[in-house]
Amino acid sequence: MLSVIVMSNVKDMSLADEGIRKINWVQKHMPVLEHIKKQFEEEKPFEGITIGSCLHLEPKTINLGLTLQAGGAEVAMTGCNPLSTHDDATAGGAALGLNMYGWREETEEEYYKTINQVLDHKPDVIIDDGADMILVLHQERKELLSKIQGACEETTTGVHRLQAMHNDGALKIPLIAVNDAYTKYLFDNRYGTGQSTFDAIMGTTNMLIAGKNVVVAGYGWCGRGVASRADGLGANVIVTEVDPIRALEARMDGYRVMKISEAVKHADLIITVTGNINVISGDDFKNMKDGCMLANSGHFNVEINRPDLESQSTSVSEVRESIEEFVMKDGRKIYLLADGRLVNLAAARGQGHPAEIMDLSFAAQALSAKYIIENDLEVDVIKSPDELDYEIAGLKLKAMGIEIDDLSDRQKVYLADWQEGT
Ligand SMILES: NC(=O)c1ccc[n+]([C@@H]2O[C@H](COP(=O)([O-])OP(=O)(O)OC[C@H]3O[C@@H](n4cnc5c(N)ncnc54)[C@H](O)[C@@H]3O)[C@@H](O)[C@H]2O)c1
Ligand SMILES: N[C@@H](CCSC[C@H]1O[C@@H](n2cnc3c(=O)[nH]cnc32)[C@H](O)[C@@H]1O)C(=O)O
Repeated sequence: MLSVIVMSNVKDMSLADEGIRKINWVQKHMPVLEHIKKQFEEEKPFEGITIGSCLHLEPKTINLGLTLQAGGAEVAMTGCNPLSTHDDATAGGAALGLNMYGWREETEEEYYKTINQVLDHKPDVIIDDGADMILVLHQERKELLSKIQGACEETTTGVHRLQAMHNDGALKIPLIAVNDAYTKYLFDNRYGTGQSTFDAIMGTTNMLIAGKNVVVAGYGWCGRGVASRADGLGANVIVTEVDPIRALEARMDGYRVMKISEAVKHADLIITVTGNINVISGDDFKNMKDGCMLANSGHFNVEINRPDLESQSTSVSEVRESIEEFVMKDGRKIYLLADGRLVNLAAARGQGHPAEIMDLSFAAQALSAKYIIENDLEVDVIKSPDELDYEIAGLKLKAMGIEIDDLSDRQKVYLADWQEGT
């Protein structure tokens, strides 16, 4: 085991060898990031630069940290969810020279303490997931703002929060919305969330999906992935939406669409993926069938209103790892997975997205961080540049052994022309 002295605050360094084994495994399935790592080793774009991150800490994320380190960066990492950290991966990362902070099942106080410990490294670039670190930076650590060259945001809700902050004139640093890269949301949000949500739900419950009524709340990029995987597993899928266009799309994709107040009556399993608050609340719990399972794969733990559920129940107990049973006043039992936090990462069995998917998302993060260092960006919320997207997609296709056609000169002329008709 390589031993490097770093600042770290992890659960148990004796887990480092197991963590490194898992990091080695995902590296084999992240060819684009490995390619970028080699480029970074040669070019050293981050020499003298410190990068602080607030991302789900598991082996694939450590591999992003190692990629940035290969480019010469000092890297400090903490988790973006109190339940999603893998303690073997953080020990492995620390043994490999990354400054790691955080452990699974942090209290809220510990969660913010470890964010501050990363900020103590005085980063030049921040990579955030959900915007918690960027908020702490702006509210409590303003003295660090002038050193920051820019930040990257990983997820939809984080981008929404930061756009709202910018609209209020409160954002003080350039922000690349990595979530909005094609190679991120079209794959991570859709295929990643689709697969990893069911991976976690099935691993946690040992339940069959075929023949069940599965309600998917929200038909955005994540919802599409979750609905299509539920369909593939043989479920009867019901979609709920607030956006008429997306509701129409869900209907024409073959799913039943109805209000949540009606959908809860049919549901065996409900999965929220909206990024919104109180998507399931109040009377919704009264109308659920006995045995209904609730899981969230969207943002934070507010999509399912847990206090409302608690107030209608007579007892709550953990009946299996990451499954709480709420006994309702009329005797029905309702099950909440992973405390209503995003189930694919916060359930004890949650492994997050597949490595091949995070390969794309983290390639977008690594190249966006380099873009920040190489460009003098203005304070704004910026979509990650298209040329990075095309570079990543090209590298992924190459790694998959897939070739595509090039436009001929005649085709280029034709596409640029307005005079050629029938
Ligand atoms: N679990 C994961 O690993 C993972 C991955 C990516 C994104 N996310 C998170 O998942 C959430 C969804 O992301 P997305 O990219 O699909 O966003 P999106 O904006 O594409 O889709 C969200 C959809 O939810 C709908 N919606 C909002 N309020 C609703 C309500 N009350 N009832 C029903 N539908 C409602 C919106 O109309 C929209 O169509 C975000 O919070 C995002 O940060 C999680
Ligand atoms: N911090 C918030 C934000 C939502 S996380 C959603 C993001 O997690 C990311 N994600 C999903 N799976 C993995 C993984 O395995 N490793 C690291 N990040 C992941 C994914 O890119 C997505 O945009 C919260 O915990 O509720």
